[in-house]
Amino acid sequence: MQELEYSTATWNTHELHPKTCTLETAEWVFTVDLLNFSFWSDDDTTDSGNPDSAFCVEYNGKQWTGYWSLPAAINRALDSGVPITSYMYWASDAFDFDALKRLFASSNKHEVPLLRERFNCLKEAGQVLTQLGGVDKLILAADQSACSLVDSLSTYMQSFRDYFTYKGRTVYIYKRAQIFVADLWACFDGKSYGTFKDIDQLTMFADYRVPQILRDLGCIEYSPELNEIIAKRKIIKSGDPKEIEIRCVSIWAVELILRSIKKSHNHTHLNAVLIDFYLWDYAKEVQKLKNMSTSIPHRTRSCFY
Ligand SMILES: Nc1nc2c(c(CN[C@H]3C=C[C@H](O)[C@@H]3O)cn2[C@@H]2O[C@H](COP(=O)(O)O)[C@@H](O)[C@H]2O)c(=O)[nH]1
Repeated sequence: MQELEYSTATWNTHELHPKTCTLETAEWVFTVDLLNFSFWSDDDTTDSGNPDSAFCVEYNGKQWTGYWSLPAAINRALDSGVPITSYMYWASDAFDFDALKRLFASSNKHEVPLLRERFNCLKEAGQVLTQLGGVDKLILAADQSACSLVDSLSTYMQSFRDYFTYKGRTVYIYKRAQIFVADLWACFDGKSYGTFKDIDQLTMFADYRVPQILRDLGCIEYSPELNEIIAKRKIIKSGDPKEIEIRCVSIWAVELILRSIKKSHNHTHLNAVLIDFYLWDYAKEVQKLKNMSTSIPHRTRSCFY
């Protein structure tokens, strides 16, 4: 496996990520992270991510699955002249459910999961951003504070309200709100729309891929009961205490990894965001390797929810 290292400069090197740093780029990042959830397929029983077992978008002569199907679908729409990153388009009558279905046209029989939820996210954001005046106004109003921007997103848009009640307490996870701020920071390399004085306050983004690799690496472990639930591929519903525990334990594990690295190395620029990006890319490398090799044991379990 190639040596993986991560810095903000790495973000733009991904083939599907924007290479310019303009307002349109910030709108692109917002659109991606508004829809950046749930790409796994129940048919993909070995979690291969292969184009024949999950929703897949063909773009630039390649088949993209998982998260990458999203930037591929957005870039494909933009190339064909559909203004899919424009909040004014989302708010217009021209943008209806069929328009989104066309945007997420699959190259196989698997449909993109939760299409109606994605449509609702875009419609809500279209209305809110029409009132606010656009993504740039939302970013600039945060006055270079990552935490303020996360707060604004969840205040203005229900789709970013990623918090739950756990044993009588409200647990704020804010995965997509934080990943939007982090993607802006990385994409703009800490400048322009990506300038955040408190970026180190962000946590890792509690999705379903990083907890999986943390478990694979032995950083977290599950109870025998939870192991059995996952081994049997039973669905853990959003908000279930088991899901909250997995997500929060993953957040804490990355914090402990960060503290440990900072104690043993003089990493001044390191934060939970960079560790998260590294772990996520590493998890996708491992997934790719497992697909290419029969000798590597399938230690990676199915996604947990
Ligand atoms: N914690 C965390 N979660 C992340 C990402 C990313 C993509 N980030 C890219 C941008 C810069 C980085 O270098 C990465 O290359 C997607 N996801 C989440 O994963 C899930 C999709 O997984 P799969 O079905 O296997 O593709 C889905 O919930 C999605 O929201 C991340 O970075 N961190």
